[in-house]
Amino acid sequence: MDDLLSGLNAAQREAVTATEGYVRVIAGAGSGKTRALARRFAYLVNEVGTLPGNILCVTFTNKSAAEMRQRIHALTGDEDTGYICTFHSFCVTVLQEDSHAVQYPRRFLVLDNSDIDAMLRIIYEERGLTLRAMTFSAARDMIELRKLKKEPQYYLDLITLSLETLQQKYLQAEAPDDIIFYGYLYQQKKCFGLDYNDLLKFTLYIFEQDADIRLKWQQRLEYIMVDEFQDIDEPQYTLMQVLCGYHHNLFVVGDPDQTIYTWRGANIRYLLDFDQVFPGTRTILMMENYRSTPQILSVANSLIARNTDRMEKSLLPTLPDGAPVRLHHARSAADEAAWMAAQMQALHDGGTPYRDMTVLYRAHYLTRTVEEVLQREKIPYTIYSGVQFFGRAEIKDALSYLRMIACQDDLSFLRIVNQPKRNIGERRRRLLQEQAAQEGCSLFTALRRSVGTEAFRGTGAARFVSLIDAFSSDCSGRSVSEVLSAILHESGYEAMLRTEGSQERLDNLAELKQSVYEYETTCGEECTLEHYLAHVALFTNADAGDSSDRVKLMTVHTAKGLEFPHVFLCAMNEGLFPSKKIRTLPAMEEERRLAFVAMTRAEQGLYLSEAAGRNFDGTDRYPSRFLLDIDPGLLEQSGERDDMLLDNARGYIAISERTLRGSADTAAFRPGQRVRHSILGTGTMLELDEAKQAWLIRFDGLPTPRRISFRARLTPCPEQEGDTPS
Ligand SMILES: Nc1ncnc2c1ncn2[C@@H]1O[C@H](COP(=O)(O)OP(=O)(O)OP(=O)(O)O)[C@@H](O)[C@H]1O
Repeated sequence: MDDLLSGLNAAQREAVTATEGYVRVIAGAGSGKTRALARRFAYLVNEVGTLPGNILCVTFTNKSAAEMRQRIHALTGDEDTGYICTFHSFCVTVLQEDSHAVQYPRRFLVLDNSDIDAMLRIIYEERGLTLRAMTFSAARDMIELRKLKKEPQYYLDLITLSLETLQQKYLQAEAPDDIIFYGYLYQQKKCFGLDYNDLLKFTLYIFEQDADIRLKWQQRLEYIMVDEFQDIDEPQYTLMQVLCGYHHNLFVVGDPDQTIYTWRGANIRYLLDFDQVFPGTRTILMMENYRSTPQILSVANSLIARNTDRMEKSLLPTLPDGAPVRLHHARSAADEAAWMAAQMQALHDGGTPYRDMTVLYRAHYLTRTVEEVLQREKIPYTIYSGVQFFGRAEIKDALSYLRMIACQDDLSFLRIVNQPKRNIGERRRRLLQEQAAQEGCSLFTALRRSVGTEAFRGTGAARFVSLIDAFSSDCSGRSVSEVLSAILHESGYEAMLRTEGSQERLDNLAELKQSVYEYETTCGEECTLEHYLAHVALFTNADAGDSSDRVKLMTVHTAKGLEFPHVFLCAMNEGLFPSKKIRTLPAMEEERRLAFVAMTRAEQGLYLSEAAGRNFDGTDRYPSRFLLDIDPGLLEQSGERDDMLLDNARGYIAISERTLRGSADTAAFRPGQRVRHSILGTGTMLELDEAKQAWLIRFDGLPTPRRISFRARLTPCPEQEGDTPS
């Protein structure tokens, strides 16, 4: 027991040992909540004697789940690490066990964007839609919006309607939006495919409809812990509430200053109001920071103190003094990148490996100049992009082979049937599609029935069919990594890449095999082919490890929950960070929290930079308000500071803040309400125009209504008041 509690401070010990009831930990950045969570899990297993399979530990990303599993494995020595996963992965697990409750097979598919695109391609082709009408990415957004907001009950169509009825709905649809939406639902049902939204909806539906299944999971999960609770959204919250309904042991940990996903539905209130919803909640505060030097913490504290809608707290340093935080003002983006490269080179010369340096930025498009300079200076780097690795053609092909073995679905079939070339081109695929439609079977079955026919003479169809059949009947009992290596070899896929001389693609396949292997070893005995496939669809590039000595480049969102010895936070300019898309005060505060998350990733060195120059519209580029928020006494500044530019920047930021506050007031104004303008007098609010950031008001003393920018001062006035302009 001492081992488990050693190296923990008082608050962490309390978090570890308070096992019963509702517990909320409000933790600052770098205060060791991940450490506390892992120890708590181990404490439950080693000291309390809870079986790991009775604990659910929810993390924000698959990467943090994998890390948590490793930590816990090291602490407990137990092969079984219970349910350590994201909400989505947990839903996959529930559905693999209980999807029969909605008449779905255990072997349902988890769809990612490229699967959805493949379905869209079929729909567009069938119904003669063009990309000019709507791109795939716009169509995906439209579908998501419709599922989340406009038709939140859509999943009942998937669950209760027959395939034929769904097909009818699709064929009868006339408006492009409807064609795409119902076409997609039809395609989904056809292959029992579920996207991320469906995973939660289906799970919640099953729990709502089937009391026995609900109780089974409630009783199984004796202890539930949720990390990053500040970013939880409504369906996740509901799911968690349901799950803890029997044992009532719920432990949540979060940092209100690190909420960065409200744009995706996260709601900070779930953390702040937790004690009111769950009476008897014990709240533990963890504020001591073990990650960053006092210099870095002072800068981060100074920034976040500018947010008005926040719970006041400060990170307390525990580490000894380090180097000052640097801020560089560059004349251009190229100069800025050159400064960063020079700092990196100096660090490297001093013995710091490149892998200890990380460049963070608000949006991917900002990397171009940085990349150019790093390439010129021969500094090795790697970009973590979210889609880069798992979105690569060869990785998708390899996974499609695995999926063919497990599910023999049409999407995988179309992807690999002619990869490598088997002489089954467009024309033969069409034949198969017609036959499959007539006979109501899958494309693979259609091919199996056709191998002996004239149309498929001289093709590799027969070999392909027997390859897949052989693997399908013989894969249980073999590890996923073994199956993967064998199919890539026996299908001729790897040989094809070798003939093409695609060393990079072969390296990527090797990396995939390694990541499958790591997944298996951290997963215990559970890892069947279906299990792996259902979870891999949730992976992103951040989940593929990279141990080579390279500088890392990633967005701040990707860096959430991670820590790095040296952080370069670049492109800190108005319009970039904060992004020019920010229109409201709460959004600006979220943006500031994002900058706070970025800065608190740094352990020893924090390098901030910005570049003067011009925006796309020709206006001057100003330093970010977040840099001006920081007490200048805490920064060691370099480069050319242009005082006139700074003055202009301050003026610009003051106006912008006023506009944002005005837009905050919009919540208080309703159409029909009486308002007073300091110059134009009283009037009636007609309309709020968020896009133009303006109100439309009919003033009592003016003949026509006027648009007034949010930046103007407006006050509400009583209904009967009606004076003339002053
Ligand atoms: N009691 C402690 N004593 C010494 N070091 C600690 C202690 N607790 C945590 N640490 C170290 O502090 C660092 C931050 O811990 P951890 O990653 O658990 O923080 P976190 O709260 O999850 O951070 P964030 O919310 O910013 O992502 C880690 O390097 C960890 O090893």
